[in-house]
Amino acid sequence: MPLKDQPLVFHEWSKSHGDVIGFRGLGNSVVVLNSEQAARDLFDKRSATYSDRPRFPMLELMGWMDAVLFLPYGKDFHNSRRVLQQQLTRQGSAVFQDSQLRQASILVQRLFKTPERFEEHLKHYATAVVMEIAYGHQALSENDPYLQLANQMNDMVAGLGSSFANPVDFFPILKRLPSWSPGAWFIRYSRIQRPIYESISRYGFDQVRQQMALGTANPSFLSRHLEDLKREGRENDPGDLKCLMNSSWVIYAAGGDTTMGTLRTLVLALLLHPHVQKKAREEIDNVIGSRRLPDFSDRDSLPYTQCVANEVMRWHPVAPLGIPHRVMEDDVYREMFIPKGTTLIPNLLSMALDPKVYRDPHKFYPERFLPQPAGYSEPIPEFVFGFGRRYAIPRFDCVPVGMSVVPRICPGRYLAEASLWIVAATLLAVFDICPTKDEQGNDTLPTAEFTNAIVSHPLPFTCEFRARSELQKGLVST
Ligand code: HEM
Repeated sequence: MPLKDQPLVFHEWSKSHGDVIGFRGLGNSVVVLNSEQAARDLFDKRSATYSDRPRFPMLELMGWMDAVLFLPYGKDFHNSRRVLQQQLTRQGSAVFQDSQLRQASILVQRLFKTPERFEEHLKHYATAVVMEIAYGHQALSENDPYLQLANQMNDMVAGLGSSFANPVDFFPILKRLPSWSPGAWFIRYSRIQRPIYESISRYGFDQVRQQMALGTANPSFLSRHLEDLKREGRENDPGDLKCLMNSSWVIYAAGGDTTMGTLRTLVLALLLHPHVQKKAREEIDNVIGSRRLPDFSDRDSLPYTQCVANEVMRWHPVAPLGIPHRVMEDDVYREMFIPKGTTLIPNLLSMALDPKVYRDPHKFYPERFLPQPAGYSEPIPEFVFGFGRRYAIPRFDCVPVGMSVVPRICPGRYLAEASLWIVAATLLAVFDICPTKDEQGNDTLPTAEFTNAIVSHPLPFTCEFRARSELQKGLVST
């Protein structure tokens, strides 16, 4: 297994070895799926056997295994998923658009004041939106305790390094090494980080419960569920409370950094492709004019802007290797034997770069999604949100295991798409995103390079946000 640049290395290997690549060694079997077809054949069509998660020894050391992201298929997973899906359906997610719109306007205000700090402002947007959704907390100041915790969380994820490829992930026995052993950095790291993680995951939950007791809680994902529990007389059920604590925390843990990475990729893509900015801006000016900012009611009238958002997600999927699945039974696919317990990694980057699906796939070309003759009618890259058939989920305790199939596909996808769209439309309406200049006055353009982590961001870069006109400045004045 490569330890660096895994998505690209697997993609290269798939050119000579085919889209399904298997590895076996030391009792572990791993299969990398490099095409959407293979991933859909297994994760969607056979989701009853392919929806488990493998063990993540490094994350076990960190104490993260109660989060639905990593829970194995079973009762706790079913209950967490049900709780999440109740409020995050396409329709349910629309409730949160007010928060997304308000935060987009705050983002613009911040960019007017300190444009050079655009990365912090994007992070503020991404974190503030998921905090408000999960806990009803409106993060306004930079010293907000929720934002501080989010920063710690992001640093913790970045510190884990390469996607699921720490030495202990391959050799779980290494968990038993004494912390002072040479090379046992992961033990030392997890010892430091675990208590931080535990306090982060509790913080919002405790705050909302206290606020509810005082009658001061804002409506949120968590408060609505806690009210439901109260109505059902289960407000002190430890299992339900634990499930809610983990599910509300996971909105912020899974939604903050992914949204932030996607927004940074948006800015990078716009900076490197001024003609795309121009074309999208013309569309926005024609449909909306310059007397107001875009809102969600404009979404269907701005098809090119939607294509820009779709192309950002395809050009560099923010979670290039998704999250691995595990097969629960022996299986055979295309005459290949896949033993029970095999870990399957969906290589989303390889799917995005598949030349059979996307013409000239390295090119940032939003038109590709438009119908012909304006574009190529290429498919929207829904795979960036992972896989698993979509089912209504009944309460787990009413349904025997094996009779309900619960999806693993990202439950936050409608929220994420809405955040990306509103930020793209708002930035395009208000700013020209331009290169910074070097001392000789020449444009300095970054290269499109990304971090090698579970959630992959562009490497730090600089750019200028130039207000298009004073008129637009007035639209968001504080
Ligand atoms: C652009 C933003 C996002 C991307 C690209 C993304 C992508 C993904 C992917 C690839 C998976 C793995 C699915 C699988 O196992 O096949 C996933 C899972 C998940 N995502 Fe997202 N996500 C994004 C934003 C969000 C947001 C805003 C939330 C907030 C609710 C969220 C919550 C989750 C959760 C809870 C899971 C675990 C699902 C499970 O294991 O059953 N994500 N996401």
